[in-house]
Amino acid sequence: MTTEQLISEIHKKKSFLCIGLDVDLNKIPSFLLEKEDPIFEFNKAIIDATHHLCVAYKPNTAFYEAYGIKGWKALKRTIEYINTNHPEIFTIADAKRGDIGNTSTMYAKAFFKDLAFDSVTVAPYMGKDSVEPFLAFDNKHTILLALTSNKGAFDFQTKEVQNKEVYKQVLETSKSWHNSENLMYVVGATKAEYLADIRTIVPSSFLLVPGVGAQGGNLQDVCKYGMNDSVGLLINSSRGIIYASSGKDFAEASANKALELQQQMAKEL
Ligand SMILES: O=C(O)c1cc(=O)[nH]c(=O)n1[C@@H]1O[C@H](COP(=O)(O)O)[C@@H](O)[C@H]1O
Repeated sequence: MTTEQLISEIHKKKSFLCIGLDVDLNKIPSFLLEKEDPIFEFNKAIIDATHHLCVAYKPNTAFYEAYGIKGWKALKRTIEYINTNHPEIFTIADAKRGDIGNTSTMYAKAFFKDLAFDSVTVAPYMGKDSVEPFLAFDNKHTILLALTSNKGAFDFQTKEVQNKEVYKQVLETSKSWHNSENLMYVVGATKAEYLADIRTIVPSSFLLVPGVGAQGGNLQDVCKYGMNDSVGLLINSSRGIIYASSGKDFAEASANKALELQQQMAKEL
């Protein structure tokens, strides 16, 4: 999907909501566990109930890998379901990969070709040659971790090296990489006060902003400091939406939570 298509979808739906499909079998309604593929059934119900309210879905691969082959199959069925029924929705494989070049190429093939995601999250730590293999794919997006939502972000990302914070060096340096127009960046919603500075370095890039909901980030602050002329934001909530209820009404409850966020977003547009 192109960035222009994503922006057009945001305006059509008045939403820049990304729903995180982080399926934990200990948290989904127990009656689903009797089904042959409970992970997929859960996702399908959530997607059917929320697709008109969001512009992106982000399965975090850890929640699938944890269940071995069954989990990976459920991930494949989920992405196929989205791509077949809602091809206008932007998909993010939250896998946080990155390795030496030839290995990164294989990761990129796994997520862009085999699974046909629109984007993948990538860690910048191994540098240019570990990220450029992902950037080589047309109309696919690499979402580089810049300033993450967790406390550990202060261990390295905000430390100064040669008088500049590491996350700023990631933003600045990555702009010079080949095909850098295919880059987006992760900035945690819990770090909204950093967004004004971040926008001076990457004024036009899309930012994936997780941390609203369960982690306590504030949507209005993120918009105030992070929104640009073409919106430039995808705000993610996972647990806050998909686990709104553990009863038979779980999908409807998730749609209500998604609607609350979508209505707040419509006001910001
Ligand atoms: O890359 C991410 O999506 C990510 C980066 C980050 O800094 N913080 C963060 O929470 N995430 C992911 O975003 C999702 C947040 O989930 P909730 O806290 O349940 O909304 C999880 O899948 C996290 O792995």
